[in-house]
Amino acid sequence: MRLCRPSVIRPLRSVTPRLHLQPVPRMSSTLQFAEGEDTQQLSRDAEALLKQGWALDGEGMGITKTFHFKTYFKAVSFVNFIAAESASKKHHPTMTVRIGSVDVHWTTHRPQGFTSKDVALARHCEQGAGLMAVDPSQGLNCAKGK
Ligand SMILES: C[C@H](O)[C@H](O)[C@H]1CNC2=NC(N)=NC(=O)C2=N1
Repeated sequence: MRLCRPSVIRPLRSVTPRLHLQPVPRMSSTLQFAEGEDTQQLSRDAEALLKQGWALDGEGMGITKTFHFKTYFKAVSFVNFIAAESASKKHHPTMTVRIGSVDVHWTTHRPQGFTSKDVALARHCEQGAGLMAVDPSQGLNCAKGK
C-alpha cells in the first residue's frame, strides 16, 4: 500500500465559536389556565404536583419534570408507559429521553393553557415512575437537576 504524505502540513484552523444568544427561559410564577377550567380545583391540583417535583414551564402554560432512571432501557420503558396513556386519552406530552432521564412537559394546545388533562397525565407519570423505579438518588425535585 502506498502511503501519501501531505506535502504541506497546514495547522488546524482555529475557529472562534460563534455565540448564539438565546433568551434565557424564565420560570413563570403563575399558571395560565385554559378557558373553561375549574381554576380553584386546578390550582390545588397544580400545587400538589409542584410538591412532587413538577415545575411551571417558562410561559406558565404547563408543567415540567425530569424523571431519572438507572438505565436507558428503564427511561424508554417509562416513555412507552406514558405514550400508551397519551394515545388512549388523546393528550400528548413533549418528552426528551436521555441516557438516565426523561424530561416531560404537559400543556394543552386547544384550548390553550393548563387543564385537568395535564393534571391527570402528570399523575399518570408519577404512577409510571413508581413502577419503573425512578432513581431515588436524584431526589424529589428532579426538574432542576438535568
Ligand atoms: C384531535 C386531538 O385529540 C387533539 O389535537 C389533541 C391531540 N393531543 C393533544 N395534546 C396536548 N398536549 N394538547 C392538546 O390540545 C392535544 N390535542
